[in-house]
Amino acid sequence: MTAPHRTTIHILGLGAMGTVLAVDLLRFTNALVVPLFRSQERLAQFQKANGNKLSIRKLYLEGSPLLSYPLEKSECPETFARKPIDNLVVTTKTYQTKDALAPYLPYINESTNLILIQNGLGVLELLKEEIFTDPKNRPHLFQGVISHGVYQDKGGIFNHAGWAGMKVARLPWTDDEMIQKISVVKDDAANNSLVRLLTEPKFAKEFGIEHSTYQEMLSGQLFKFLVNACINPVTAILDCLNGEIKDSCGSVFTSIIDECLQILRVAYRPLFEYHENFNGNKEYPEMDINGVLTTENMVSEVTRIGCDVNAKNSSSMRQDTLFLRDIEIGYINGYIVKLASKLKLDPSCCKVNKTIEELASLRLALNRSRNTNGDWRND
Ligand SMILES: NC(=O)C1=CN([C@@H]2O[C@H](COP(=O)(O)OP(=O)(O)OC[C@H]3O[C@@H](n4cnc5c(N)ncnc54)[C@H](OP(=O)(O)O)[C@@H]3O)[C@@H](O)[C@H]2O)C=CC1
Ligand SMILES: CC(C)(CO)C(=O)C(=O)O
Repeated sequence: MTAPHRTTIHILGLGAMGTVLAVDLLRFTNALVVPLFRSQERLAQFQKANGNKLSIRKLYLEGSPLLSYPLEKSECPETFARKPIDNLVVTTKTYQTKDALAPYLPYINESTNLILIQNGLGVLELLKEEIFTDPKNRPHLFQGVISHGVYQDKGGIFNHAGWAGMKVARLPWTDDEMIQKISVVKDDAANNSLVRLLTEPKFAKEFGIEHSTYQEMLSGQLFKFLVNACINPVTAILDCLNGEIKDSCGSVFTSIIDECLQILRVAYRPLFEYHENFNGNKEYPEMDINGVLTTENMVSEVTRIGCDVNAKNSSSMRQDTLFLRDIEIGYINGYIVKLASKLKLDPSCCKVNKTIEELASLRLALNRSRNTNGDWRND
């Protein structure tokens, strides 16, 4: 009798998102989950601090239990088995993607499934233009748009503060594959090992997986982008938890969202014109982009998801400014500024996002300066 097939899934970026995903894969599937650390030193630190266990506190469950699961294997570039990678999850910060992938590029080929689980936009362009430049040797690419909220506390524990699911879709390598038929989803659900793992019923239910066409995921990605363009920099700049600004954020969120939508409508035109071209065609899903991605609806949705569902969360950008790490602003509000320039739009059309980008960078610079020079307010 042959042993049942076991899917191996490597996780590059065992931070908040890598941990929340890995713990549920360990809880609800039989996959071999292998984190990839940046160095032997980081791997040893992890093993010393955690005894090879992966833990997360589920704040949204009764009694906030700390769930711990053993890892069978962890690797880093020095220990890596030098065999092709079947399934790779990238859960580093967006700006860390290129460096993190570099040691593993020889093991990523046209059979590898690579899923980006990151906020923001712009990494797809980076992969196309700077990393997988040879069209004949490109992995199958997927995106996970994740709305779970997780933060690491001062004791190093990851806290899963908000449960909100993850949308998954195959990413197109070229612009003419932007609108996918429903058959692409069915084919991946039946034949692609990564999609089959992520859509295993128990895991999919517990983690909140929705597998869809690219255009449906993109609509969710733009939705999530607007959540991040408001919540992340504003909570970082003000240094607050998400829920604290619930009753006073409407005006600034309106300015950010309105400006983002005007630019996204130009950059993602086929998506915003989907209704006229594809609705009613049975080979494609029905979508109501222009009913969802409006300023009014999005201000209300961003406030609901950011400040209600994730009320107790400290956004990932605020966490980065507190721990003095670089911030993802260039892939969020800064992406809007870059798009405006790429599309040769009048620079004044992105001035709100440019100012937000500058203020968030200033917050990080201030925290770094206080860490070095002391806090002048205490003098
Ligand atoms: N936290 C949240 O609530 C949410 C976050 N997101 C998004 O998910 C993505 C990941 O965020 P998050 O999990 O919070 O980030 P974290 O900073 O918690 O995790 C990033 C991880 O990547 C690791 N890493 C960085 N560089 C390398 C490298 N060269 N090789 C191996 N590992 C590396 C870091 O390890 P090291 O410690 O060694 O630097 C760290 O463990 C971001 O795009 C974020 O915006 C999306 C939804 C919610
Ligand atoms: C869901 C949200 C808005 C939670 O804070 C997030 O995506 C983040 O912190 O990056």
